[in-house]
Amino acid sequence: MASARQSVAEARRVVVKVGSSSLTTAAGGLDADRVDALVDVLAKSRDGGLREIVLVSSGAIAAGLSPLGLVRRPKDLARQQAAASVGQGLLVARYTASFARYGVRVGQVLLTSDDMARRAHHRNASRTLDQLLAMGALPVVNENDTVATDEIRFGDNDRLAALVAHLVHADLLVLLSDVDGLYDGDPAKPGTSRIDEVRSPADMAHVEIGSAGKAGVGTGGMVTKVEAARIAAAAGIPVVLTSASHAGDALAGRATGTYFHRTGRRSADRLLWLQHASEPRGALTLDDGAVRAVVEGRKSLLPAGIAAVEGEFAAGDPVELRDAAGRAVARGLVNFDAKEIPLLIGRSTRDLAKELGPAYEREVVHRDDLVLLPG
Ligand SMILES: Nc1ncnc2c1ncn2[C@@H]1O[C@H](COP(=O)(O)OP(=O)(O)O)[C@@H](O)[C@H]1O
Ligand SMILES: N[C@@H](CCC(=O)OP(=O)(O)O)C(=O)O
Repeated sequence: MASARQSVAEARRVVVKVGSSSLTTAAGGLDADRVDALVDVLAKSRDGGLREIVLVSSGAIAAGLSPLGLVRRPKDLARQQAAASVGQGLLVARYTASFARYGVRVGQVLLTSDDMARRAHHRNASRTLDQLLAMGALPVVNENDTVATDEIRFGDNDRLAALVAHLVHADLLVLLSDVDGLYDGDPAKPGTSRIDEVRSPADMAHVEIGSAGKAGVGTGGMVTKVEAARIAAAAGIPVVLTSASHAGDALAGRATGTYFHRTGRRSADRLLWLQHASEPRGALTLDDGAVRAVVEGRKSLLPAGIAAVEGEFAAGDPVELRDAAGRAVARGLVNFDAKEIPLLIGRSTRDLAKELGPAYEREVVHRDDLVLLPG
């Protein structure tokens, strides 16, 4: 344990995620004192810039509720987005003022799940974050709630934080909530205890996860935090899960909260999103030869190998690739709209190019945009 926590203390680039429940008052609205308390800890932890911090902060919707006369978090997307629009401005204004006490500039970065997948967006997001850090600024990231649709929404910031940690090559992910770690059962119930360390998913086999917190402003509850920890750990990034009030201890490497050991190594950048955080928008069924080419040969999927298509998707969306038995074998970003695929099914790219033009001489899913699913 000592060496794991030692590596926490020494982590140079850290992504810290804070949930709505840690930033709001019981009556609703932003709690300036709690924001300041968090900022105090983060500013000190930067150690004069020796440590780089990216903050993934929820709270936009919660912060927008009372200014819009809403007494609780709305269920419909449109009012959530309106609240996020009002609240995000207030949230970033609050962080800007609070970090200014330490002479630290903040930069707002709003991301959608699409930005994690599309090559150019991914590259730009990564470059902007790197540049902000290089210039000594502290990026404050949130989901771009106002443009995200129900289908492509992360909805919770836990998984977004795991993907951002991967994007910026973080040494550590710290997830802050209103509970001081992962418990073996819903901490609201008596007799449950905190788990100090998780070395592999097997260590969580006995864990019971209850509903989201009492504050009622968070979204994901523990389920999404555990999922985020699993994604980051599998991508080679250790995770500490604790409460905002223990953030200082956690960042200093003291034994608090739950420590998730890394379980895997860093993998190809964008594809982490495809595997863990995307909802496929449709499915392509492959013939046996295409399954072999994609799975064993690591080849691109060509039109000739497609047997069937379902779902409504646009070029660039994530789709599932299935074998003839309906088993999902891979996920990929598709290069055609769903309505174009029936024209292509079973045809060679050469024929298609001759008949429909050179734009059709391309893979349906390029191998660089493909991730295989565990069999
Ligand atoms: N096994 C568990 N261990 C820890 N917390 C749990 C567990 N099961 C349910 N929870 C609840 O999850 C809540 C945290 O989720 P949430 O309210 O979404 O937080 P945030 O806004 O910080 O993202 C805790 O307040 C806790 O009540
Ligand atoms: N983007 C949303 C985050 C949603 C949310 O509440 O997340 P969380 O509190 O982390 O469970 C917001 O800023 O309100």
